[in-house]
Amino acid sequence: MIKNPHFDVVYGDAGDHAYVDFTDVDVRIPMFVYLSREKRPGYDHNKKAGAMNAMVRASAVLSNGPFMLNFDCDHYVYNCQAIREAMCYMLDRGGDRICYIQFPQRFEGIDPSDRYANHNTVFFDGNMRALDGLQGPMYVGTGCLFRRYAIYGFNPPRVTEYHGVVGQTKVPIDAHTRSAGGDEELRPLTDHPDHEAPQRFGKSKTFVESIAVAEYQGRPLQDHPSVRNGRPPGALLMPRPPLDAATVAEAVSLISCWYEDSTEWGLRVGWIYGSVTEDVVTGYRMHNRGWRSVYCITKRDAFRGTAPINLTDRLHQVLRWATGSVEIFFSKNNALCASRRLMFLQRMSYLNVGIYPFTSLFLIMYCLLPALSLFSGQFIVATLDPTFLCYLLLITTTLILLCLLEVKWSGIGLEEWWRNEQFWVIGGTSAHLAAVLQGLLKVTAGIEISFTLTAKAAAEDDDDPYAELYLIKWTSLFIPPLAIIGINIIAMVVGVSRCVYAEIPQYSKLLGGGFFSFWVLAHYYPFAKGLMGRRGRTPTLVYVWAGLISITVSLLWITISPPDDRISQGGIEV
Ligand SMILES: O=c1ccn([C@@H]2O[C@H](COP(=O)(O)OP(=O)(O)O[C@H]3O[C@H](CO)[C@@H](O)[C@H](O)[C@H]3O)[C@@H](O)[C@H]2O)c(=O)[nH]1
Ligand SMILES: [Mn+2]
Repeated sequence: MIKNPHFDVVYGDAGDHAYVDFTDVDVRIPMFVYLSREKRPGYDHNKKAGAMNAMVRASAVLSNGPFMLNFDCDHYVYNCQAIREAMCYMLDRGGDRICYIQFPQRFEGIDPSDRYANHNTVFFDGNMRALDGLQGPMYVGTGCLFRRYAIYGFNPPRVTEYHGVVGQTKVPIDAHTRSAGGDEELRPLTDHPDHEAPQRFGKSKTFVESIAVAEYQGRPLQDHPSVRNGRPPGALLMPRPPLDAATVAEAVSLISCWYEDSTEWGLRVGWIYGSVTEDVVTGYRMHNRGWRSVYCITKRDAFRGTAPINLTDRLHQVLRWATGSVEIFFSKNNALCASRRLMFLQRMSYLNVGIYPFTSLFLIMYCLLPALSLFSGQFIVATLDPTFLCYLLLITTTLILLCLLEVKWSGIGLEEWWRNEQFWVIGGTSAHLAAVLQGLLKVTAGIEISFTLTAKAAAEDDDDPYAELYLIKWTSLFIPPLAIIGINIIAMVVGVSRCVYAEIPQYSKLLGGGFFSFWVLAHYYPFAKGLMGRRGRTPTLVYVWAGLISITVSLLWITISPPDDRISQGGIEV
């Protein structure tokens, strides 16, 4: 429907049904345009980022809305008032420096116990909320309202720079008061020499002309002296001229596959190419220029989407995110190279985004350490002396305090928190590890990683809406967690038998090692449950793997410390 809605409000008819009365309802239908960018062999379509950029350009000539809402194909609007709430931030005082308003991702169709932490509550109600106080949350790909002008790679009208080791000195910089000869990027848009446009935005004149309009219309309302870089009210109420054939033809040329050739689309303009987590990178670039963002949690969920609820798809999703993070770590988007416009803690947080998959290496060691101590009969430390116990107490208290903070402050339940912890360990020892390996492959050998779409829920089963949950598709991502579970179980058996058959049973050592081993296993409970499938339908594959791993480990253990050795020495020494 490439037709602008009528300018005047059009009210509906009473109709002949008692309940459906449209007399008070504005029945105008907004302009609706379906777009599909051109894909052609020989041209990299750049996945989602490419699709978004085509859409941004075409919409600039079709409607040129100063604000844009972006969704994934698996999300939809759940609260029609949400956009209005976001607009309040954009149009109010301080709105001139806001690049986007991010809403939390909420999901539907997830099993009630949320076995694989699909709701991601610690992230969406804890971390993102905290980031809101550090100049803004990250962009997470969907449910986000953008200022069109910020997408184009321009700088905000004013920024704050943080100088000093921990960014303790604030330096405000106002683009309008600076001389044109200053920072090239900071010059106001009107100063931008036009000849630059083809290299930057491509050859479309109509598109380049639309930029200044979008910038002006997107400014906050100048209804109070404290509003900076505002505009008088009414700029958005101007009737739009109807679209003619020439404009539509222009839009079509803007979504052709060659349009971006030798332009800066995907490099500095629009959604950034070359990462499987283009969302984080795109948001980071904006923050790096000094834009701020806002996290908007509405009472009624703003938008909702679906998520993969079976173990395999979930792990693959986490794998893709972690791979994106590793890519960020090895790219110029690493927060170590961030500009001074990032706050110190914000930089730390972006640094964490790039680093977290690497924690898998340590996590795996931690998961194997208790088993090692049970196998060897040596506890993690030589003796349970007060120093060790003090350390243990300190770490445990920190952990509990962190948990309390997250639970109390973000309002999530203890159970949800525990699910998140469990999935962190499961994902950490499988997907994160694979991501680190994949990322290293890409950096060192240049082997590319493909963007596999997150599997969407299959047709619903009438008997069981969560039938998806029990689906098991074998993936090599299962190997490390299976190995850790197997090794820990065997270690427990070995530890107990060693203690029982020993002349002088050392229960404290057993208790120490056993406790930590159990702690590790508790984290893997959802994983194990997932592998069991529906009750009574355990796939044979699981038994085969479990058997294989236990035999290997037993053999390994026998070679390292023969059993007769153990009996004669009373299980104290190896
Ligand atoms: O060639 C492509 C591939 C993807 N998409 C879109 O990108 C989204 C990708 O997300 P999905 O497969 O649903 O993966 P999720 O893991 O659910 O997505 C999260 O993580 C992605 C980054 O890995 C972000 O792009 C998403 O916005 C964010 O919701 C899809 O919904 C599509 O709308 C395209 O338009 N074209
Ligand atoms: Mn999705």
